Amino acid sequence: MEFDTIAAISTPSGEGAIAIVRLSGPKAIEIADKVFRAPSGKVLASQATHTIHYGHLQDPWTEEVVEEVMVSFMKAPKTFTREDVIEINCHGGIVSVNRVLSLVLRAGARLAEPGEFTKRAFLNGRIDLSQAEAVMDLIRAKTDRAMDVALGQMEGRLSKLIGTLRQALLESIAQMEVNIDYPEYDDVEEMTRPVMLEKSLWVRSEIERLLQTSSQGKILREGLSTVIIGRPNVGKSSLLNSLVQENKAIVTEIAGTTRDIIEEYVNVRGVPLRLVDTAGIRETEDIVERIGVERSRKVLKEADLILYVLNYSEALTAEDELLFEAVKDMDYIVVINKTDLPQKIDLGQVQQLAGNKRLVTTSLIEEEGIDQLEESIAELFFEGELEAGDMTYVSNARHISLLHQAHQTISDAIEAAEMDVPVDMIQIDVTRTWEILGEIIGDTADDGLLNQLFSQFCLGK
Ligand SMILES: Nc1nc2c(c(=O)[nH]1)N(C=O)[C@@H](CNc1ccc(C(=O)N[C@@H](CCC(=O)O)C(=O)O)cc1)CN2
Ligand SMILES: Nc1nc2c(ncn2[C@@H]2O[C@H](COP(=O)(O)OP(=O)(O)OP(=O)(O)O)[C@@H](O)[C@H]2O)c(=O)[nH]1
Ligand SMILES: [Mg+2]
Repeated sequence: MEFDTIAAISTPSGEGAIAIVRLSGPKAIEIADKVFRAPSGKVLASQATHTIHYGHLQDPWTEEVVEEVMVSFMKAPKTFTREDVIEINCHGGIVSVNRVLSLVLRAGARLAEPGEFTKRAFLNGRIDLSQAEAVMDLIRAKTDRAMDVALGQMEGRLSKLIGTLRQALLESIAQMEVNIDYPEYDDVEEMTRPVMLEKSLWVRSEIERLLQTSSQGKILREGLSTVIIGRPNVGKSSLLNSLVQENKAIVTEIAGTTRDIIEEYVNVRGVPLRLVDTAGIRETEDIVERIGVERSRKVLKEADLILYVLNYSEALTAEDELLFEAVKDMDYIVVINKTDLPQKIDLGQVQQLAGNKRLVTTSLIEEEGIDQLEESIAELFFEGELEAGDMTYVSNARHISLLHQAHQTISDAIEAAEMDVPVDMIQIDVTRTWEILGEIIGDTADDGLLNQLFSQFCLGK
């Protein structure tokens, strides 16, 4: 496909050592040669591809020297976009990089839209849609694991699996086609159903396996919503501060210190947590605190993990028991804090209320027990599959929704086959499944979807 030539700043805005202005398109080299002067006097068009050149940028109209640069020169098709690509490495000042961009725009390039370079890599067939989406996940990854998942997807792991599933569906569609075209052969009909059923059952089980990884995938990308709860003054804010290793939340001896929720991202042994400190949940007259308590109840409902803090040096109260009741169906870890003080809590009673949940004792003041808590969090979420490096993770809301749809249509096909519905009816569901899976990799994606997806990208990517 032939497009116009686009340009954008591909490095973050702000001061840095070096910044890059990238150009892609049929006129990239011509535009670069309009403004670039090498000491040798050679034009880029005469150079070997994939080489880098020192020189200056000169405004061709005023002949003023604009910048001192290194220019990378990459001829299509072995480039990021599969088009001719020029990368101008300039000094990383805000003025400098904007001057370079404005110069190439005046020389004939168009300002790229967000994600347009990656969109071209997709439209020119270098990557498929799920790989393009992985490029964005990679940039946004907040942990090593999230980055590994994105990298795997970028290398086409998910695409390959989807491709295999679609191939199986295609084979059974072909078989049904023969059946529809030659209805007079009964033996074809006899063969069609078992073949179709076997393949469909396999496709469905693979879709189920992918969907199972999706909740883990979401956690990897967004962080596990982890809510710290407990009565006032037990040490909730102190716990947040210990886990983020910074004094983010205010800690005082006054009960009711935290009035509203406080959010922090932390990485606990590879588990990304979106840690939420709450106002202690309790009945209160104070209007500000009451709003805080209401919000606490709300975040509690949406939590993936709860850290329930108790005071080692106080007996359990009716409020504590109510909290145990409120979280009984959720994943939680009991943190018994202030072990440096004399014991007043009945540990047997806690054990009974907590059932099979994990218990950890800490003294946040003495910095004790935090290791064990981190260990428990990691164990809870990396038990089993998450450790396996070669799993195909699905972490994208769009993919998850399409997989659910595909699961539905293939189940319809299986049910129909088992009920002796005519083959041409079954074929409709199988074909629909094939199409839905195609949307994941962008094989059957429309313009509106593409524009919406790529517009979420960073400018210059
Ligand atoms: N300077 C710079 N650094 C960068 C990028 C870039 O565009 N520019 N990238 C931007 O994200 C990433 C690297 N990703 C890239 C992915 C593919 C190709 C590419 O040219 N692929 C061709 C040829 C491969 C080959 O030489 O064998 C291809 O797949 O056909 C280039 C960069 C990270 N670092
Ligand atoms: N002795 C002792 N004191 C602690 C420990 N952890 C926290 N504290 C103290 O307990 C008090 C309350 O701590 P916070 O972290 O503010 O408690 P909180 O649960 O956030 O309290 P609210 O926001 O008021 O609900 C502070 O004075 C802390 O220094 C501990 O392990 N041992
Ligand atoms: Mg607090």
